[in-house]
Amino acid sequence: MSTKITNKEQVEAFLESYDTFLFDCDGVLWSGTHLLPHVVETIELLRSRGKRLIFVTNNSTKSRKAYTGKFAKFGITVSENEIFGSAYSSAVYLSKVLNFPKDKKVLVVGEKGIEEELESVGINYIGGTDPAYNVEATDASLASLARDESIGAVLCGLDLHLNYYKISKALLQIQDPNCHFLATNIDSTFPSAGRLLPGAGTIVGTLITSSGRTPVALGKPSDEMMNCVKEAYHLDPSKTCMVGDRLNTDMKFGEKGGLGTFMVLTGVDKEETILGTNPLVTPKFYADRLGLLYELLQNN
Ligand SMILES: O=C(O)[C@H](O)[C@H](O)COP(=O)(O)O
Ligand SMILES: [Mg+2]
Repeated sequence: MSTKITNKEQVEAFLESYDTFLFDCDGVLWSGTHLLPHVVETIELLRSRGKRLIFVTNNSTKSRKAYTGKFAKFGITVSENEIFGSAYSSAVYLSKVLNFPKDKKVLVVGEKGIEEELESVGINYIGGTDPAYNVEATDASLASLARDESIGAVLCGLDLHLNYYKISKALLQIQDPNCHFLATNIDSTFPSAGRLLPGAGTIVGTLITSSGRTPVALGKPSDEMMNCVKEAYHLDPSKTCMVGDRLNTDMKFGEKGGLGTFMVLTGVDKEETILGTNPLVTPKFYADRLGLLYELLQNN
């Protein structure tokens, strides 16, 4: 059974239970460029109580560095090493797990976040935001496509500049079984300004359908990402809580990692999904929005 947090005593007991909070971003802190209510106050409250905060997002469009800028725009000070995104998780996987060779390149289907994190670990890449890949698909441009043997992996994430030419190039590469097929994350939708838009999973889906291959997915709820986060932050799972808006990524990630789970209803999944029959995951706690933690403590 999931406990809905609705009063001051429950907030105090909840905060007492954990000393580290892993925060999802889209749908929890903000929705696109719209900051959700009392997020700033809640983060300040947790910091004032000596809690450790780590921001674990599946959104690969921005690097850790770029995210410090997004937080700053909302008046929230967050350092780069408090952020762990799926773009970084993918870069770590390529460099540390696959030991990706220096003479090979990654073909990126995605945004600047992936490019910057690959640069941060010294991995060569092509594609991504390079205008040379934002080409109209004509008979001539498609005929010019050929497999490039210097490409050793295709890494796909949320690509806001998707086109047929880029997807065709990526498909030609992963038709070679020796070429790694990786995804930063496979979220089907992307919460933005209160609506659900196509997610990275929709983009990756075009390559899954056309290639018949399944990528290694490196965002939440993957073990690869949890192992990286646990190692990077020396987590004590019993004193750590995962805060998210999505059952099949955030809450699954927390549950698989042996962490506490707190879901907020400002993003992808709603109360009826949690309370319905056989929910995928039953969060330990939930609330209408993150800011309630602060608001309820203001009540006398
Ligand atoms: O499509 C995506 O990539 C996701 O919807 C999105 O980025 C999720 O980000 P998160 O909620 O993990 O911060
Ligand atoms: Mg989210």
